[in-house]
Amino acid sequence: MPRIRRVAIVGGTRIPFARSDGPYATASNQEMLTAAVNGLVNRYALDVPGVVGELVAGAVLKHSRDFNLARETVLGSKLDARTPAYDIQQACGTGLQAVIAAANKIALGQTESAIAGGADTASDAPLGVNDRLRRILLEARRAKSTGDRLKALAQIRPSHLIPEIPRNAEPRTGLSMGEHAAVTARAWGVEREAQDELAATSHQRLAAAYERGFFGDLVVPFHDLARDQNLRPDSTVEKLAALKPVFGTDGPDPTMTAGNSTPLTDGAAVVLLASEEWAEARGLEPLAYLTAYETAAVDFVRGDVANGEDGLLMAPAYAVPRMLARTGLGIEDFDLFEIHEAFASQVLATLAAWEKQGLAPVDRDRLNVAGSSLATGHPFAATGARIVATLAKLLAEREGPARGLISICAAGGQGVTAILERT
Ligand SMILES: CC(=O)SCCNC(=O)CCNC(=O)[C@H](O)C(C)(C)COP(=O)(O)OP(=O)(O)OC[C@H]1O[C@@H](n2cnc3c(N)ncnc32)[C@H](O)[C@@H]1OP(=O)(O)O
Repeated sequence: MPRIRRVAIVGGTRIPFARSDGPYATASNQEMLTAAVNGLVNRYALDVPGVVGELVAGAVLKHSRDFNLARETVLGSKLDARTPAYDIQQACGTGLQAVIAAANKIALGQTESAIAGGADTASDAPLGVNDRLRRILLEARRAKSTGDRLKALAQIRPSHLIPEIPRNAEPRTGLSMGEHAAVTARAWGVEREAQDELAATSHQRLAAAYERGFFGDLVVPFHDLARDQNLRPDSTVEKLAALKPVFGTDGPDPTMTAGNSTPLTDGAAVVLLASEEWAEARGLEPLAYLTAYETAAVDFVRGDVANGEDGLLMAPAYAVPRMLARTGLGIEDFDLFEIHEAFASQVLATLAAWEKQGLAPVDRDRLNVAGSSLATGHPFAATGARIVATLAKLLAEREGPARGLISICAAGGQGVTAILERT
């Protein structure tokens, strides 16, 4: 068996995230991912044949033309065209799962370096063709004569022309992510004030991080944007308290608003991972090391959803305790925490679930200290790479050894978590 090697996070880049149907409305996943990859290539001089082992990336909302988005991105980027690439998809966990897949190969000595991440655009979402129309068109394409082709096409009815628009909803329940989160919020008794406070803090901390130049080397401008468009430095609890509820409005006292939920977002983010030897040979000091990861899933269709245990976005409540048990670590062993903010209520329910399982409370001063998805926005597949790059740099800024925990919930009832360390 090969010796397991330490996997270094060398750096990350992303384009500023934009609200959907805004400045990136005409940009494709491929263009955005290419811009993020080129940001890394420029920064670390990666336009040298053989220097990058492979690109692992994904998108949740993907056109059929992007059947291998990662490989097409390589071919359109400054990377050597001989760089292999493949796609990966685990909903909002995609970016982190791409990092994990790349890390596994480096750890096993199967490659020396890799780029991992993702892109998503709700502006350029793929529209599906009605199933009946698709079958008729395929039948017409297979027809051997013009007569047969016309006969096939004659079956088309006006109702077949209605496109299938992707919904931000779970196929098995028909509920949107927000509606699912509202059920969980109610089950855990998560209050509106606490959600608005978390959202305001996210905006204030992201603004402060931009202000002190933290994102200077992490964010590369794209389409005239230099920072996340969703960021509202003036977000206060008072302003957020004035917004009307948008999810869970069919029950009493709904608490979730546009301000304490992530907006639909376009963007891309990538991370450069490598063996220690690779980094050292190039004089690059790793920001941090990826030392553990875990995934979990909940049965949000038949499980204990009403009591909150198996809520759609609650899988990290299982993944994190498992990861801690496996590594022999406790919450108190971490300097920083990064919990993806799909919704403020889901962060608060996750924290409550960890405590219910006997984990120590997370110190809020160590949580999402440079802001998170409520402020940056959340282009589904890009979020994991954004978080890895942010946490790695935050750890690198600290004096001495430091450890950080990442927790990401994903559609489909899944959770992807990881530990980064600086020694
Ligand atoms: C695993 C996962 O990650 S699951 C998560 C996946 N992501 C999602 O499901 C996305 C969920 N989000 C959504 O569907 C939409 O963004 C919604 C429904 C929440 C809101 O959509 P919209 O109504 O279009 O939001 P919009 O941006 O217009 O905001 C509504 C109002 O709130 C205001 N607002 C929003 N955020 C803030 C803020 N931080 N501070 C102050 N006001 C705010 C807006 O200015 C707007 O005010 P106006 O009506 O006076 O213009």
